[in-house]
Amino acid sequence: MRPFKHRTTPHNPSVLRLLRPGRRSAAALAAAVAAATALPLAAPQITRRFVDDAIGGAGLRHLTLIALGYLVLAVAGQAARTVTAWLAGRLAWDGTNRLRERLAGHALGLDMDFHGKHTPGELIERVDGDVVAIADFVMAFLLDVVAGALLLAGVIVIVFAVDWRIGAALLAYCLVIGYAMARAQRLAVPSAARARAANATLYGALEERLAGAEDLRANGGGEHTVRRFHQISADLCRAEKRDARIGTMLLAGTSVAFAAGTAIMLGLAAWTVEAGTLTVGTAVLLFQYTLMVRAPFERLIDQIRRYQAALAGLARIGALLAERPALAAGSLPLPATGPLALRLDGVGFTYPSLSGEQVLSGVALTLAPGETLGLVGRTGSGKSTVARLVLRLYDPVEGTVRVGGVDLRQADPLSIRARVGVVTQDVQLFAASVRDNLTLFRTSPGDDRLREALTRVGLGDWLAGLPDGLDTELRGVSAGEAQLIAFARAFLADPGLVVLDEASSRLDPATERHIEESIDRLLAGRTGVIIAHRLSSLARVDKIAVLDHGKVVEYGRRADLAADPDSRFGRLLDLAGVSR
Ligand SMILES: Nc1ncnc2c1ncn2[C@@H]1O[C@H](COP(=O)(O)OP(=O)(O)OP(=O)(O)O)[C@@H](O)[C@H]1O
Repeated sequence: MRPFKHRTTPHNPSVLRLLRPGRRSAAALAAAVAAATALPLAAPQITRRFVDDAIGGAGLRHLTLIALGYLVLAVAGQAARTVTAWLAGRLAWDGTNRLRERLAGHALGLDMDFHGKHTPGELIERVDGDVVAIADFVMAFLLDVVAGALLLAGVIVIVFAVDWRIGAALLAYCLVIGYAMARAQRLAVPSAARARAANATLYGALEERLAGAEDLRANGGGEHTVRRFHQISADLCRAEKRDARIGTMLLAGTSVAFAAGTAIMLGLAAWTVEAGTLTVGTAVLLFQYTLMVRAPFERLIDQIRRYQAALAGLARIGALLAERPALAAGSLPLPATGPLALRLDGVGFTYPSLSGEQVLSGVALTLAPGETLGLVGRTGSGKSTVARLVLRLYDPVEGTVRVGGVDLRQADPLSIRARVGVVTQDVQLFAASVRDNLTLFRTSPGDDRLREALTRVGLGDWLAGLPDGLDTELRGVSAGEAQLIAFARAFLADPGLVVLDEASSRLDPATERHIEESIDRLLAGRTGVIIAHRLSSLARVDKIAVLDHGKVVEYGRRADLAADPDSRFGRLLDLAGVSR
């Protein structure tokens, strides 16, 4: 699987636009941040007053009042911080939810070429992991970076006002620390990016292995899979350890730097008290302000790593949003009602990942509205590929595919989805109600229509036996029932052309009969393409195309080919013991 290319700059404007808050929320947050900054700044003024008044011999009542004032200020400061955290959290999640929805919608709109290159797990990590990293950062940015920077500026201004020399020393000290931190950030940036990339790989691998757990187990691939998984986990562990080591080193470095800074400030304050220029209370005040500088700096250091993760996430999300479907959308609608004609002219195709190796070449097929075609051929001959082109999951590299007379390249994609239906053998069912599984989460056309569709595919009794009818959560469905549910979906969609990838596995005779009947009903009055795995089911089709290595090697009316003793189709029927 290929990692996402960083095609866009991290500050992709469309990503940031999605995160932008409303005006009122932004104003409320600004007020909360201002209060959360100003209130702690006032606290050392109260301690200075307390110390100076105590040394000056003030009464107990006076000192108690000052202490109470301090308490009120501390509580108000904490309340302001809590409100800021709440507002920042809400704002961050509103924005990131918008981003998540947009990403999920965008990813679903991308075509098969893209989904072939990226595992679902990788996309989950993008739509969830990266978005959470951004939410974390936005919240932390507002709380720690903005509030921290304001607090720092406030401390420096106040210390300047108390004594410009100490203010200048504090400013110089902050600049040195700031510069050192900016340098340290460069160290932390790539390690955090590597850790996130390793995480995405792990998610991708996990999702893929879990999805294929049954096959892996049945084929004894479990041990090998676990070994591979162990390697991927080890890569992640190494990347995370390195990232954590750098984080710890940075934190240790700042601790030492701050201890030195506090010592310098204490020395300066002691010297000014000695010299008689400042009171003891003011020295305490300076000491407290110096201590206050430490917290925002430490939080800033911590944020560098989150900032890094968010920046990497933003870059990857930007790259995902910049992915465009390779298939350009046309605007011509397919005929809105009735069966649709199908015509393939000189169709050649290669999968983008196959670097030019032809999978189909010179395929020409014609179906009048209402006719059905059986596609036969050995495994790998290109039957499913023809189906994918008819569904416009890919465009041919040569020739044209026309449905209802419209070249699919010029057709409106919504109209293709509405008018061309598919029933595959790999039926996707969701852990949701029967209703949602039939409508695929769209607005229901009404319970009566859903019941009718289920009855038409022979699932009427099955539905009657469900405890909550259409509201029952779908669980433990057999392969045959899953196939029939897929047919019911196709009935509801009412397409003019149906592509049917017949189930290759054997089903019990009763289910098979239901399926045969459903196919007959579904194809009545519709054009159909059947990828047949059992020749017996080709009795119903009008035409047959035999594919071999991507070429149509035999094509004609079923009756003519069956009657021809030398036809490949005739020989296939004989081999399978099916009467001609
Ligand atoms: N997504 C893909 N990417 C690259 N190559 C593919 C892809 N899907 C199929 N192929 C290749 O294209 C060729 C035709 O495959 P296709 O699935 O169309 O055959 P098929 O006749 O439907 O086979 P089966 O009966 O086994 O389903 C094969 O060589 C296959 O390996």
